[in-house]
Amino acid sequence: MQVYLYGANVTSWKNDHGEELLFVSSKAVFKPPKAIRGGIPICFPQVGGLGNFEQHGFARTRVWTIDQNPPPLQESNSYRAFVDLILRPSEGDFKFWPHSYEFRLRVALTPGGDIILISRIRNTNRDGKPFTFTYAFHTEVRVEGLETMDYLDNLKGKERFTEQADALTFESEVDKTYVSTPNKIAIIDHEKKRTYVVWKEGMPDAVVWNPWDKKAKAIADFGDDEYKHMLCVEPAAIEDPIPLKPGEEWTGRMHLSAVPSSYCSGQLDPKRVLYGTNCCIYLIAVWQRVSTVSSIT
Ligand SMILES: O=P(O)(O)OC[C@H]1O[C@H](O)[C@H](O)[C@@H](O)[C@@H]1O
Repeated sequence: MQVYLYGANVTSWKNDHGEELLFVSSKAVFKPPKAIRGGIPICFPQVGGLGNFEQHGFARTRVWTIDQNPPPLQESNSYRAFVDLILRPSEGDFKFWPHSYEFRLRVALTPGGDIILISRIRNTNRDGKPFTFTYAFHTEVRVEGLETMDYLDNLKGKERFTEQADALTFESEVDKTYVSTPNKIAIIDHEKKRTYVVWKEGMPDAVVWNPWDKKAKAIADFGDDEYKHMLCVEPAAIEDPIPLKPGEEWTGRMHLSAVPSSYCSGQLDPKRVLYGTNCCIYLIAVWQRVSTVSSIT
């Protein structure tokens, strides 16, 4: 596993066979002002382009520091390998967002090779002011199991629809925010015969994005054909921004697991996939090479 201090982005995660499990564009730029195109970017304090911030907020374009002395977390028994990072506002940030906060991110690797990301965001304002924020993590795929979910179509002015298709397949650009989704999502990569299981807490929504061919060509740090190898599925808190009063802390958690799958279309038993693995997750955004996503209720 590799974590950049720039953006606190997990840019590499490999399985026992040394296969890379996260997507990073061949055109990714690993320095400001662009966020790293791929890995697990963190969208905070805003997801998307609305509001006062740059697209997806500033957390993904700041240099984080290692947190030597983080407050204890109750659940550290399931892993021993981890790093704690912290982001605090710099002087210049107050121009964009006049709030004090501490954003702690723990990136952990379990003995079985799963990733756990735990975000803790605390309001440290001394002037008594509350703030709200939205938050997300990214992933890539054909999607099944979200068919009855409501979503806001970001390509149609965030109009609300209910998913009707039997499964989400990608034949054109997609950019949807599914709202109030289950906390467990399985992503099946047919080609690689691999299933990713995401267990998220604290993030009720999920964004699904693939730029498809035209937009891919228009994105400078994205290869023309890379849309064929990725799908972005982002556990997120978007519809209802998270409110924090001074002294309050929000925790979001994502557990990401990759297991071999023998999935054939229509035969997915997500419960078996899920319970066959040992996972639980908190997340903002992950990018992966996958071909199916299934939400599990
Ligand atoms: O190019 P970026 O700022 O990294 O955003 C990439 C994509 O992220 C999300 O999935 C949004 O829903 C999309 O609207 C956006 O295009």
